Amino acid sequence: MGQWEMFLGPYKQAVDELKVKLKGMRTQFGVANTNSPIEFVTGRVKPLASIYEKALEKGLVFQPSQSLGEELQDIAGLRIMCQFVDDIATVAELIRQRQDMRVIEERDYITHNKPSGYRSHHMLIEYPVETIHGVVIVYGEIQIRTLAMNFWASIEHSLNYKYKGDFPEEIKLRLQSAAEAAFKLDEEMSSIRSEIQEAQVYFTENKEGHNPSIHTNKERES
Ligand SMILES: Nc1nc2c(ncn2[C@@H]2O[C@H](COP(=O)(O)OP(=O)(O)OP(=O)(O)O)[C@@H](O)[C@H]2O)c(=O)[nH]1
Ligand SMILES: Nc1ncnc2c1ncn2[C@@H]1O[C@H](COP(=O)(O)OP(=O)(O)OP(=O)(O)O)[C@@H](O)[C@H]1O
Repeated sequence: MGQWEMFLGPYKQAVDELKVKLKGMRTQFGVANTNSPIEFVTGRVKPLASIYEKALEKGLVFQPSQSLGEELQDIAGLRIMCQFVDDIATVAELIRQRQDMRVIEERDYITHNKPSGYRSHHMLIEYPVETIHGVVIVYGEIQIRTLAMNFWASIEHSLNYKYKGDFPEEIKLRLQSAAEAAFKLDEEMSSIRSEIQEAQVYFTENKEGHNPSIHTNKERES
């Protein structure tokens, strides 16, 4: 097995396990018949090319080593998407309460968005991975954001590939204004949150046939 493969093994395991655990939270809300604050979860191990670029940027030696794992704290990355801004605090609190990971740092880029317009809540965690050589503690980064924040960040991220972070002024301004529009959308949705959630419960119950008080016209006629 290559050195990189060995080094990245625990990170891959951490991402796989955390995806199952965080998706499990969503399922549990479903079983409890409560609106889930989690819409969906994604995760990735930082691609080697991206580790290389980041190491270069930070003046680190590009070698699979403990110090590289300590300096690049997003090698294991999870992302949780929520419907509403308020759900982000709910999810962050659920993560703080967990016994299987330790939150070591939080960054609130929602109240204090980045100059680019970027918004998300970041949690840096320590996560123990059980391996055949014993426990390995890895760092992981959990990004929590709304669907609108995620839409903006994915578009901006793909434009970054084109411009390598050096956006023309016009594009930079448009992106900042799009970020504000996305946040306005979040605020508008929050203001009709109870309406939306009632409709979602109604839809789910009907779809699953759980609500005995709802009948089709055909049933009523017969
Ligand atoms: N699309 C997008 N993503 C961002 C932006 N800023 C931060 N992120 C995401 O958040 C991660 C970590 O950002 P930070 O908390 O700023 O971490 P950092 O180490 O200070 O910054 P980086 O060196 O950019 O990773 C990045 O790797 C991205 O995934 C942004 O302006 N646009
Ligand atoms: N915490 C995360 N959870 C899930 N996906 C992520 C996370 N962080 C980044 N990604 C996604 O993984 C892909 C590649 O990651 P990469 O590390 O190159 O992105 P990045 O973290 O935004 O970059 P950078 O190293 O410049 O900060 C991108 O599509 C990115 O959106």
